[in-house]
Amino acid sequence: MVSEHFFPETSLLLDALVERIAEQLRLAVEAHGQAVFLVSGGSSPKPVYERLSDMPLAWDKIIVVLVDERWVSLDHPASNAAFISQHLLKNNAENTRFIGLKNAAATAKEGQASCEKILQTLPAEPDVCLLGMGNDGHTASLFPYAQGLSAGLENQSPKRCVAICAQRSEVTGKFTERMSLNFSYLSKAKHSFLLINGEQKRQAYTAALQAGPIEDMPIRAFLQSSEVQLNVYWSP
Ligand SMILES: O=C(O)[C@H](O)[C@@H](O)[C@H](O)[C@H](O)COP(=O)(O)O
Repeated sequence: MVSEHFFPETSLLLDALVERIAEQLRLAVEAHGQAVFLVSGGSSPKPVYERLSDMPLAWDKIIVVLVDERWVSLDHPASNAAFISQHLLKNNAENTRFIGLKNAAATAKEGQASCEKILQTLPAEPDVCLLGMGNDGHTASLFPYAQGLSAGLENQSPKRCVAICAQRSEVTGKFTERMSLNFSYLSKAKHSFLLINGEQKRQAYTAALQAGPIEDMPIRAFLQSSEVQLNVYWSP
């Protein structure tokens, strides 16, 4: 199910989204002593993370987990782990436990097993998930028709991550290997948010709402799922 939260200005969206995410993390920690927060990379969530980092939450009881990662070193400009460290893991959130998806394996495919082992130590249902979306309808690293996509879209998988060879990357413009949480695990998040901005992404979102192959616009897996309550936040 989808609930739309469209705002005329980004500042209003950020006020609402940051408060909502903080509230859900707060409630999760109160309810079961910890909270698992799945975070996307890219660029749109930067102001959300900057504001969250200042929020007076029990960050020592929150586990921040990457939704996906480009298979690059941590000092590479495309690294999502570096992005999260730079914009979220600071201020009040500085010492938060963080689980990235990059390891020493030469390729994501070779690194999948050890990444999976770490992810399997997490609760079956993460508490909060913040997704982004590309103009092509990808989310996480579930890119249209990418190698690994069908495994990544499996509804009930015992696995939680998948190696993806993206057909192209909107960041580097080249073929990139990625590690991504799969739909099966992402869809178990208790509170899921999709953050999109601008006219192009709104058109892509509207197209994804139409019937069509999930492989063509993988965000459809979330939009069409009766299990996922997706809160869509959009501003111009
Ligand atoms: O690694 C990534 O790039 C993200 O996880 C990816 O899924 C992102 O959310 C979309 O590509 C949107 O990216 P922007 O927010 O930069 O538009």
